[in-house]
Amino acid sequence: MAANGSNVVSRGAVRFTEEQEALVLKSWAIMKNDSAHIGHRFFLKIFEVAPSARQLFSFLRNSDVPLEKNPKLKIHAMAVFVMTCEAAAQLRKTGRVTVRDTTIKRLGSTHFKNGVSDAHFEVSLFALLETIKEAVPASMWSPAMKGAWGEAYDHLVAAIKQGMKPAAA
Ligand code: HEM
Repeated sequence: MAANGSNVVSRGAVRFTEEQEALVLKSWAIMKNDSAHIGHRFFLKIFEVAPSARQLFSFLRNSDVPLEKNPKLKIHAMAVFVMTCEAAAQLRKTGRVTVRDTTIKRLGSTHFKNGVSDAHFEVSLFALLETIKEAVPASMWSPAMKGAWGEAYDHLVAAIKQGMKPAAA
């Protein structure tokens, strides 16, 4: 579902502008230089709001490795950022998130199997936007940047949720 319903133009295709894509990509270009730190902050925020979400990750259960040193958590954090950037580029080009069918089915089934709920995706959106806001220069952050990231994320998650439906598995 789109963060901004007014952008829906036809049968599921959305209007995502070049400016919106540029807002996502230019902020990511700054953040990716510090991806370990950014990924750590992102997950700290998720676990602050939803401490139980930690238990969803097999590699965090019974692990003594501090969060900031856990390579798998960093990989997951980067997957969220990078796939949201890719979603922004696809939305601008085609009006849709066009993750390969097999990838979306695997992502859907992994999240379904591990008990990831709508509430987790919402907390993760909140954490994503807060992390970006704190990571980019104050003069760069804007409601439009927030909206562009939020919209790309919402469409990506809608695709993952589609893959989570038992019929699509
Ligand atoms: C746009 C949002 C997200 C993206 C792009 C994403 C991406 C991924 C990817 C690429 C994997 C590895 C899948 C595989 O290899 O089969 C994964 C696994 C997983 N994700 Fe996400 N994810 C997202 C949101 C979330 C959220 C919000 C949560 C929960 C707070 C979550 C929890 C998990 C868990 C528990 C696993 C399995 C980890 C394990 O091996 O134990 N994901 N995700």
